[in-house]
Amino acid sequence: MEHPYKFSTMWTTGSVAQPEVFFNEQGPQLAQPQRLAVPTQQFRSRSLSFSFSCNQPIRKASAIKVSAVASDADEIALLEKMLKLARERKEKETIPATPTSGEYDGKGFTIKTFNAISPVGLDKYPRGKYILDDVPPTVRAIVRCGAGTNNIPVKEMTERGIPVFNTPGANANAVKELVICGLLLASRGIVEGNFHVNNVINKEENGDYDRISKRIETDKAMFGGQEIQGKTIALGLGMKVIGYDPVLSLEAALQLPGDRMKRVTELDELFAEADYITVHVPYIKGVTHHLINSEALAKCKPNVHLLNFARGEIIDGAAVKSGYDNGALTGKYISDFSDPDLMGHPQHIVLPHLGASTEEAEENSAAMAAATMMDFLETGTIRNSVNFPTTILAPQKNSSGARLCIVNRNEPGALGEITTFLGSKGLNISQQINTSRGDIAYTVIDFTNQPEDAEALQVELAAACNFIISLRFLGMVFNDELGEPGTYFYVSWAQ
Ligand SMILES: NC(=O)C1=CN([C@@H]2O[C@H](COP(=O)(O)OP(=O)(O)OC[C@H]3O[C@@H](n4cnc5c(N)ncnc54)[C@H](O)[C@@H]3O)[C@@H](O)[C@H]2O)C=CC1
Ligand SMILES: O=C(O)C(=O)COP(=O)(O)O
Repeated sequence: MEHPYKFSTMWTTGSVAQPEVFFNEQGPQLAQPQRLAVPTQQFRSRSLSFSFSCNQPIRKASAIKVSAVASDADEIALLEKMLKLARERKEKETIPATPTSGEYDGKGFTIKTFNAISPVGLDKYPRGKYILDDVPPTVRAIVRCGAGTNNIPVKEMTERGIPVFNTPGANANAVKELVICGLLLASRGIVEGNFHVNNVINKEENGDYDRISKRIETDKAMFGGQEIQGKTIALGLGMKVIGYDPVLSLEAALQLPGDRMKRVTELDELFAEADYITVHVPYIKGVTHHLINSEALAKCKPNVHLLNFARGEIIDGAAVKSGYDNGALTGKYISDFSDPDLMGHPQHIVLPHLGASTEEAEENSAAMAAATMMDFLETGTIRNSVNFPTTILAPQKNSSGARLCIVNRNEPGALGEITTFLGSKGLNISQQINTSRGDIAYTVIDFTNQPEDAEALQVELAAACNFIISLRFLGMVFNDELGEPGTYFYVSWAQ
């Protein structure tokens, strides 16, 4: 059954009047095609924000309706599920033939894609009728309803000064449950036994109940397994838990039952000792890509079971397959990501991408995403961002409510130049916070007095400080007068 909260993953932009767009495996079908002007960049542009789900395939035969969410936005942009899957598709012959291409002078749509979607998909859009474009310049913030942000071009967004948020921990409990299930799927012949009963015994015994029950009993010997060592799942099961996380945050570290688990600083130590290895790291090209490869596998116990509910590319499937085929590895590989090299392999149990597919996880993620985005839009607060520094400036009593949020390149002396300029305009700073992360610095400044012309102030400030990427003036933020969020949103690169 299709989960009610799932979205899909391509996105489309257009004016408010744009009709609904439906996507399914065959691509978009337009309800009432009409031409869409790509909005020209405006000084005053409303903030657009998106929330979206993962990089998984649209379930077969599921047509997903995408419609406008904001009634008065300049442009509508929705991101759907599943971008990179198309790239992974090797069976081109199963893909329906490319529809007509060529000139189209009727009304059209602009299709925005986030990551490198395969040309197999992009070629489906008749040129002229569709304009293929990247993230629109009106986007001001992105939130991922989930943990992994590998389907968002984070680096590019950082360069544009756009914060990308996620919802860490909101779906972790759901993943944990599936991992526990994975431990048992690895150690006991559950899936194989069920397959055998349904597809072998029931057929061979021709529906004869007595014979079927006897066969179930005798054939069970084929599916014996081992108990998970220890008496109490993972720590709860009494397993000895070994953790490796070279960049563990203090906050996360404090939540760990440190006395009950062993933390190692070298992966090799974990490889040598573990009977089950479960990966829960973000997928980062060049960092966690093939974290478990042939060298790592050579250091593991031959009967090690691998659990991957993080991202498929973290484990090198070809290396695992070779270990299975040459007998060096006798364990199983359980995952909610399919692997091109292991498809159909008897030691690979692959589930749909179900790790976070519980009602609780999806509701938690959606609620956290909405709160995070509202906080950012209304107060400039940054929390749960994967590219911006955490920045929270609490309101002051008797504040004038005038707040300026500045994103700039992290250069020496930048803050001094900003405050000097503001002083020269007669603005008195009541409080401020300045944070940085990598190449990005973020400053939130509250004034005791309201600037006369917030718009002009931004233009002049940006002109005076060329390291500024974007500026946003928030009105009476703490007095229930939000003004128009995003009204004064100045983006230097779009001028
Ligand atoms: N199967 C599913 O439905 C789900 C999959 N995921 C995937 O699992 C990943 C982890 O999710 P969470 O545990 O919730 O995220 P998290 O952010 O709570 O934890 C990730 C941990 O990985 C650590 N880390 C970062 N780089 C590392 C490296 N190079 N080596 C070792 N550790 C490293 C971090 O310090 C952090 O503690 C996500 O990025 C996502 O790709 C997450 C949720 C659901
Ligand atoms: O949170 C994540 O990273 C996930 O993989 C969950 O994916 P989903 O939101 O179920 O598409």
